[in-house]
Amino acid sequence: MLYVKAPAKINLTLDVLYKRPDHYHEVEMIMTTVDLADRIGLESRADGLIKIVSTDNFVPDDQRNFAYQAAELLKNTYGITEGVTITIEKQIPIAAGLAGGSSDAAATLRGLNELWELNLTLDELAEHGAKIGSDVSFCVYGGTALATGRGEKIMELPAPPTSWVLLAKPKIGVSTADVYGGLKIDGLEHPNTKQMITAIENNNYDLMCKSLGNVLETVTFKLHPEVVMIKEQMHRFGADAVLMSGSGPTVFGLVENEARVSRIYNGLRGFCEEVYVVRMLGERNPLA
Ligand SMILES: C[C@](O)(CO)[C@H](O)COP(=O)(O)OP(=O)(O)OC[C@H]1O[C@@H](n2ccc(N)nc2=O)[C@H](O)[C@@H]1O
Ligand SMILES: Nc1ncnc2c1ncn2[C@@H]1O[C@H](COP(=O)(O)OP(=O)(O)OP(=O)(O)O)[C@@H](O)[C@H]1O
Repeated sequence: MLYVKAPAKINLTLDVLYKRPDHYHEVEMIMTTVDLADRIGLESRADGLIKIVSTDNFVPDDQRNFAYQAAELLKNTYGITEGVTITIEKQIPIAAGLAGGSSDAAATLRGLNELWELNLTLDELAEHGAKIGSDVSFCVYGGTALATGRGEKIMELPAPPTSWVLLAKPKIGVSTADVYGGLKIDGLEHPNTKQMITAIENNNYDLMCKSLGNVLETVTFKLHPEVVMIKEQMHRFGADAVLMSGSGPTVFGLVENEARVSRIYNGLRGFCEEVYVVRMLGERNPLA
């Protein structure tokens, strides 16, 4: 069995520029991976089938699974006759804004590249990833990047200033399509993406905190007021800066002072079941 890590991502910035004729939105966002990860196991099978086995009953076990789609894509493109059993040990909450499904697909692409000896580069795997979902290309590389286009054009950035990251996931799932669908672009307060890049390049923690921004908050906050409440609580308990990740509902807080992390964690656990303390990974994913 070949094991591959599939880390979650958070969006340090998420800006939408305009709606495109293909119904996607042109975005500009800075993403980074954190050390909350699913574990993907890949085992070759002689019958040519793709099978999904998961520890989580909410993970689809058929074509709807992004990891299945990744395996099918490589199998069809490169005429692979053998099959694969994909085991998904789920740690990343589902429909949370943390790109769990996208990262599973990306890890499957990286792992099958090894298992099926395809010798594809990360760039080639990322190109395949974009056919599965907008976040999959970024997840193939991991690390930190500026993503443009519909999210599939990736420009690598250095690791952000180190800090603790608290993730709090309210007990609701959010549909990314619904959130983009509800977005009113006129009058949006856009995050300063350039300033965030400067903060990262100069390892400036305070400027990174000041530059966080996500235009999708406007939509998700209206749909789910509990997300606003969690954001306020995280501020109140002492996080340096707080933002919703992706289309939500997960909220993350940046905390520089280690002594403060457990205080915020314990405070949040009082009214939110799913709270995680993680670090940004900084580094890009190994090929597999
Ligand atoms: C919110 C983010 O997670 C931020 O990283 C991404 O922008 C969404 O990435 P994703 O979940 O991989 O999205 P996809 O699976 O490609 O698309 C789901 C749906 O979201 C909407 N969508 C997605 C990406 C984009 N740039 N514009 C969109 O309008 C579309 O309605 C699309 O049908
Ligand atoms: N491997 C997978 N793990 C989890 N969900 C999956 C997977 N494959 C497909 N899905 C489907 O994808 C949907 C979105 O789940 P996912 O956890 O990827 O959302 P997300 O973290 O909000 O993604 P993003 O941040 O990329 O928008 C779920 O409703 C689920 O049915």
